[in-house]
Amino acid sequence: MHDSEYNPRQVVEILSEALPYIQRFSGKTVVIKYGGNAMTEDNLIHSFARDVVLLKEVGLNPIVVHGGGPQIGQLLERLNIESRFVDGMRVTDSETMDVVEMVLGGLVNKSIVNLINGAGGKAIGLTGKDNAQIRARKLSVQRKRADMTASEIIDIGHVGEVEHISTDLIEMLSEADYIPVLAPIGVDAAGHSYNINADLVAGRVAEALGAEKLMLLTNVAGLMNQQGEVMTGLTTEQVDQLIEDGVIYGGMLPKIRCALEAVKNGVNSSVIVDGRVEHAILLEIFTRSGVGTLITDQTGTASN
Ligand SMILES: Nc1ncnc2c1ncn2[C@@H]1O[C@H](COP(=O)(O)OP(=O)(O)O)[C@@H](O)[C@H]1O
Ligand SMILES: CC(=O)N[C@@H](CCC(=O)OP(=O)(O)O)C(=O)O
Repeated sequence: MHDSEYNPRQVVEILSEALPYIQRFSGKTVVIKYGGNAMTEDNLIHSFARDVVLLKEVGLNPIVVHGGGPQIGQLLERLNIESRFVDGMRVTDSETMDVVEMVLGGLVNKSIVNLINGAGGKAIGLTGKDNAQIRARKLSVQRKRADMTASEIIDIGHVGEVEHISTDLIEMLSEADYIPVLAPIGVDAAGHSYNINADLVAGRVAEALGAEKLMLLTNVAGLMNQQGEVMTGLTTEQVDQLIEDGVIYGGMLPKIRCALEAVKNGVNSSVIVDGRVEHAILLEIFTRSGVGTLITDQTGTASN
């Protein structure tokens, strides 16, 4: 148990204030993407695990999809293999794919499972290969040539995009009180592995489950403009313009695209959340504050 700095009166008031949010989200599915960059500090990792367990205990269905880009990068560096990215996607040759599978499916997945279990939850770790639940195909990346005259297809190796998500195993576990923790590794019909950006997997899992909310935890306050201010309530057209202007780049590209896509495909809201804030998940679900970049189908009307 933790010693609380609040007096009992404050504790019950806070609990009582959470009631409408608990009622609103009860029985609803929330897909939480836990980015590798948000997994850095010990206190944050533990507050993440406690938040996930609390959601489950008060009747929500949290599903965790994790990344681990920096952790893959660290092992590649130790092995003297260079990391290269195109539009936020890791160029993945066969050797790199082995490392990706080991780090995501092994190290990172099991450490998150361990943390949630340590906080009193019942977490089960899976990759997209279990039950072939993340069916993938090779991602084809198109880019403008340097002279801007035409586009060319770039081969970035064993990088996949989601073809189909099977939800039966995730739903079965969730209904039986477990918390599924998914690593973003996909598989094709021939059994080949694919490295998939974790944001893309989280978005597609949220869509397939008809989730209430997609939460993308990262290491920034949200999607920022040129002045460093957090933007919210954006449309696809505005985002395309920001990409063209060079304001959105790197890892934020797949993140914002999948946040928009998920909402277009039936998820009630997507939010890019600052994972560096302690209890970011609870702040987002149970209070009016804590909103990073929120995207709903009625853009601009930001409220959780
Ligand atoms: N407009 C933007 N607003 C905020 N972050 C941005 C923007 N454009 C690019 N980024 C970059 O995107 C990063 C988040 O993506 P990424 O590193 O893939 O995080 P994660 O590991 O959490 O998925 C930020 O740390 C930042 O460097
Ligand atoms: C294709 C691709 O880029 N895959 C990612 C998968 C992990 C990931 O997405 O991790 P974060 O969420 O921590 O960035 C990678 O290899 O880094």
